[in-house]
Amino acid sequence: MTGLGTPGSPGVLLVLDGWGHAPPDRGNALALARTPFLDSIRATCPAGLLQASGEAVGLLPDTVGNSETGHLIIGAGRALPYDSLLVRQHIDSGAMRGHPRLNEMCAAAASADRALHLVGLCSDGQIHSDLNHLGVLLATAAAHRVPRVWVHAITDGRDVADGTAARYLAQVERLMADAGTGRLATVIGRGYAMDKSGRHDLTEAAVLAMADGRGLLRHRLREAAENPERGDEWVPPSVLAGTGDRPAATMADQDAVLFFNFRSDRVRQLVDGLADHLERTGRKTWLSSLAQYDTRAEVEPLTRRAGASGGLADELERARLLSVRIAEREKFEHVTYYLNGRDPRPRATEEHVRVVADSAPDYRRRPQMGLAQVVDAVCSAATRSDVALVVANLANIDVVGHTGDLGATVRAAEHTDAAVRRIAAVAGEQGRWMLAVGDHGNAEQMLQRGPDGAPLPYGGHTTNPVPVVVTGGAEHIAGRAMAEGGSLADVAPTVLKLLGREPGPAMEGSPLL
Ligand SMILES: O=C(O)[C@@H](CO)OP(=O)(O)O
Ligand SMILES: [Mn+2]
Ligand SMILES: [Mn+2]
Repeated sequence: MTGLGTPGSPGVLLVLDGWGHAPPDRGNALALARTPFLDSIRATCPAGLLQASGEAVGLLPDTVGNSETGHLIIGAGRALPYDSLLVRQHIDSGAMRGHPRLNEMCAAAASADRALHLVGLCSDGQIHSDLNHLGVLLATAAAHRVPRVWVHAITDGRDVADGTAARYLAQVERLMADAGTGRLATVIGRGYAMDKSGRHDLTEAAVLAMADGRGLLRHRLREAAENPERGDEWVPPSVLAGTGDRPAATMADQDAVLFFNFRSDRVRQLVDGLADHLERTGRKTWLSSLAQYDTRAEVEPLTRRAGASGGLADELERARLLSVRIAEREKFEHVTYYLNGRDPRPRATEEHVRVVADSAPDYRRRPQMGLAQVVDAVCSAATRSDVALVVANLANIDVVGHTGDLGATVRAAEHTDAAVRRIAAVAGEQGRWMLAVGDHGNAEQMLQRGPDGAPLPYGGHTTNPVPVVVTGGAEHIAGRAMAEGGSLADVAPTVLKLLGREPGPAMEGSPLL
């Protein structure tokens, strides 16, 4: 890239996905792993812990962090109210119950004797959805006497402990009983309904179950979630049996469909797939969602997302500083789209490198994933004098952490330690500083107490703080202590300062050094 501004001092920003901090214990994969390099830099270089969950990053209090929020806030340099918080505020203020679009959909369904379909992840994991948001939707439908209200329940096992799906379905049934309306139409694992890896065959299976009732017919649908063979995440698409062994519910022309996940990335394939299928089969339906989606299909959101401009991407563009963004496919959107504040606009000051590991790995057997390719790409960008900032996400710790397999996650952490060592060495040779930070916790807590107090495997996120550490760069940094009590909102101001720039005017975080 020619004509770009010369950086104050170039650097590398590494997001170690799922890298949280907790005291050593038998469920802390990061403490059990041999990570001599990460241990040494955290002991000898400016280092600290940052808040990456709850209100500090724009989430509801005591809510675990997540990759979207983590990268949004790292990029924005300020806490932004996340979609889950905006939906909760809308419900608590009464605005959701009185929402014109929600009432219009319900009134239309009632007057035309049509059905309302409520589709979403049924747990209280608060990363993609919150089951408790269903209550106001059911109450509004009941108030309008919508003749048929169907709930298409997606089972979790990833944001919450596995083996809990039946418990959450019982909660759905209580919500429907309280509202006096609603019946379960389908029960489908999130592995099918919320795939985002391009496995359209999985999406299709979910679409056909929800739209056409094609799936495992069950007279008692909750059974589908009781001890599923492959866990809650992989409950096979199951549909409620009606009379004569036909499905009780299908989606008909003029029905209304409302998606209650507030996070877009894992419902995008489902929504677009369903919209295409309904259109192809001549069914015109109302499509709406609790929060704004990034879908191809026109889906009317009941709440709009907060703006996130003025972040790191805008400041780098303003200073004409080139950044190279690198990640495996699982986290590529995070170091580009989310870090840029959900702004898809291509920029001359950015190059994007999407690494696709050579096979669809069973992460437990390949805890290193495509790390070697990511490290190669980071090191090659770091040797370029026109690159002010290399930004990379090392996905292993989180992606393998989600398997709930402690041993595999220990190995993922050890691979990540070696990767960071190599990147820091090349950065040092090139006179670059390196800032490594987690985006939320995961691997530091791989066990969770079950209802009977016994430890259960847990692959979800945590509310723990995340480590941050800076190596190399100008002498004055090496000896500096890092400010205490920071959050992810302080990362962008710190990066800009290390690059020799002031924090952006829209940023509310402050440099940690
Ligand atoms: O996999 C996902 O979609 C979520 C967990 O549900 O994790 P992350 O926020 O790290 O993407
Ligand atoms: Mn993450
Ligand atoms: Mn995750």
